[in-house]
Amino acid sequence: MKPVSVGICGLGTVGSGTFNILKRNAEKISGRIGRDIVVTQVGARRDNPACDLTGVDVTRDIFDVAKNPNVDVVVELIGGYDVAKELVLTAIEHGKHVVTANKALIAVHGNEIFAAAEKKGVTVAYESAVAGGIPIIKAIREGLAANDIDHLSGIINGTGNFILTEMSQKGRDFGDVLKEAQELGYAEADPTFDVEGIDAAHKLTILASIAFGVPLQFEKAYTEGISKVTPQDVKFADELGYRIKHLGIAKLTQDGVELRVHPTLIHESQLIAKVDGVMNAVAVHGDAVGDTMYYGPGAGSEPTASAVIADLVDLARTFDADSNARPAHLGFQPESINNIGVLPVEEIETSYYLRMEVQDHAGVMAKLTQILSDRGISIEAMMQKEAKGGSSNATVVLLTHEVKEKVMNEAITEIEAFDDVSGSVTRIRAEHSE
Ligand SMILES: NC(=O)c1ccc[n+]([C@@H]2O[C@H](COP(=O)([O-])OP(=O)(O)OC[C@H]3O[C@@H](n4cnc5c(N)ncnc54)[C@H](O)[C@@H]3O)[C@@H](O)[C@H]2O)c1
Ligand SMILES: N[C@@H](CCO)C(=O)O
Ligand code: NA
Repeated sequence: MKPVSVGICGLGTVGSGTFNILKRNAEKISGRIGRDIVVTQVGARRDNPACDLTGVDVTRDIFDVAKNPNVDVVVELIGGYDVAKELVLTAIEHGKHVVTANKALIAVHGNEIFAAAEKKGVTVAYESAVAGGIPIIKAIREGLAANDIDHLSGIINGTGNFILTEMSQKGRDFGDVLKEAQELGYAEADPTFDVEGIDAAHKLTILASIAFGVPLQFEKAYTEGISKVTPQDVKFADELGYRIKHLGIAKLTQDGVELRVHPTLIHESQLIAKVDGVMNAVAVHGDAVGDTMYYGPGAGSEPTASAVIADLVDLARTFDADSNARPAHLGFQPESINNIGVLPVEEIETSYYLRMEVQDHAGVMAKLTQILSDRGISIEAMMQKEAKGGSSNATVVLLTHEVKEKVMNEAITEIEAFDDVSGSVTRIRAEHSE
């Protein structure tokens, strides 16, 4: 069979990994498909010393690749929104399939890009965009196709999990660990995307769409980063038997879709609490299958390239078939996607960890518990730490049962107005069941 001809745009961390694995494992890959996958052209601003480009047509203009009549599939690995969007739409216009690792592009412009691809009868594949090397798109879209999926949650940013793990296990400094994640090729070009949860929200948006059959609605996702998680909270959570993880949570409720990324306390007995370093994990619940969990490296050159090539293999296998032979872009046929809205964060229901500084005298605790019980908020655990050196201050840590966020907001406002509480209340959401 005729080889499938690939053009790679961007030869950085993921691009170089893709190029090198395609070369190294060429025989294994064609043995699986029954045809070769050949890199015909590379579009890169500069050569990458990690890649031997002998015999490959190299261009400095990535749009040459998108228009090259000898290229069947364009692999977009430049990142970013604008140029990447133009590149992908140009490739589609020229009748080419596209493989991309760009979750920002898919989460923000996916509805438009998929519509253009469907009109042209080509496919835009994006397995590498979510949870790196874990085949999570394939698992949900194909492996769980029988199910009514109602919730999923996961650690879906490798950089953030690497930072939290190194901070909590080795007491390392935030900035120092972030620098290492950048050197290892885990971080986004702008690492605030990792640290502030934007990257995880991009991925969660995509997962919620393919799991629930709803449109991509990134702009409505609630996003909170890890930069304000303090070593003190990590330690107190640990004493209560919890780990703090940066979790993406999506739920399909009767009132709408929950779509939120924030630091979350997870009981140490839960599997997801044990996912450390650059590893990612996604838990998905389906009505037929029950609870499932997918684990693997969430970032890095070859783990991500592994997923890029999985998409190339899928395309090569169905290359001569009608586009209906491939799964629908968002897992459901466009006419079966339900326009269900995203719930404001005030409407979500969850448990909370609260930490506050109080005057250590009689009646303070009674008042705090009264403020909570007035709103039907019950307390699961409570801890009081006396300040050292004879100060009259103490730190109080509370873990509550589930309550609506807007009710908790009112309780916190009242607690902060109470004279015996100094400063603001630190609040971290907690999950009991995930
Ligand atoms: N690094 C990871 O672990 C990882 C994992 C999953 C997804 N991704 C995604 O993969 C994509 C690439 O990430 P990366 O880590 O390889 O980034 P990178 O910065 O290492 O590589 C991007 C490359 O593209 C090149 N480039 C950018 N604009 C260009 C242009 N207009 N013309 C020619 N070359 C251009 C850059 O020079 C660079 O070499 C991003 O969308 C990222 O979000 C990365
Ligand atoms: N910067 C991303 C890359 C993988 O998508 C992460 O750290 O998870
Ligand atoms: Na993946």
